[in-house]
Amino acid sequence: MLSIKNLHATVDGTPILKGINLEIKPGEVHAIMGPNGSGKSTLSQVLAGHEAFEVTAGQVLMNGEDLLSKEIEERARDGLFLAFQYPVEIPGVSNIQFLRTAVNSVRKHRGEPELDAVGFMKLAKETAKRVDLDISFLKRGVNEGFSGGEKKRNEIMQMMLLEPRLAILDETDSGLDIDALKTVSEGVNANRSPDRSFLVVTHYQRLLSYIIPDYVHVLAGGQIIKSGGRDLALELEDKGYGWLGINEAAAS
Ligand SMILES: Nc1ncnc2c1ncn2[C@@H]1O[C@H](COP(=O)(O)OP(=O)(O)OP(=O)(O)O)[C@@H](O)[C@H]1O
Repeated sequence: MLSIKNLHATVDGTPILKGINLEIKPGEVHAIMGPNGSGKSTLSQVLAGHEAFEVTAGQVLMNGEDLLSKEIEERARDGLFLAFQYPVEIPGVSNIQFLRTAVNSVRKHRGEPELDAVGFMKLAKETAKRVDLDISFLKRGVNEGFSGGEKKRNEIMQMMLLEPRLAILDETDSGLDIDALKTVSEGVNANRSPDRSFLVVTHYQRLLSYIIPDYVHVLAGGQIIKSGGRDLALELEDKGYGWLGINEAAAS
């Protein structure tokens, strides 16, 4: 599904990613943990194609194709989805309009029939219900005035509608209350399938007790310095990052 080899990336000339290697097979859920500023969001953004980051070395294949040579839109159409750490507001564009355009663009690319306004509204209402989001949010501007938790639920609703091949969730648990955390996790779990993979960036083991990962990786200083099973997340919760030779101050 995703193969990252020796990925290096800079922002404004400063190296952030310093040789990332990661293989994600279809159906797998990988969690990335690590201290603040270690490069987790940068990795998510580089995969999604954010132009602020320059890839200086390495290769990323998604479904066997060179991901890095593709435009952002192409990556999304090919099934890459990024749920942002800080979802952006798009005032003036209604959520439903935005979602329908995005979903139909993906459907068209896959050779599937586009959904008309009525059909899409029905689907969107059902999906909103699954993430406990009132249907009034469909009519509002994208994320406009949404609370932190509502934005995250909205991101998961988008993901469910877009049916990606690879979903990257960048700190989707931050700002969620306990009920929202469960709802969002259930949404993710309901979307797990043998041909869909997830890369879940989180600071907290708590999320990973709901979304059980196949692998957990520690990203520090722009490199994956340790990988393990879900027990690694428990160990990190217990011991912090110091035992891995990472400066505790940087991990706070
Ligand atoms: N646009 C940017 N301009 C300058 N520096 C940046 C930019 N984006 C990221 N960085 C720097 O890159 C480093 C890695 O940031 P990144 O957001 O990837 O870390 P993170 O591991 O996701 O951190 P956190 O856990 O705090 O969210 C940080 O030192 C950050 O300041």
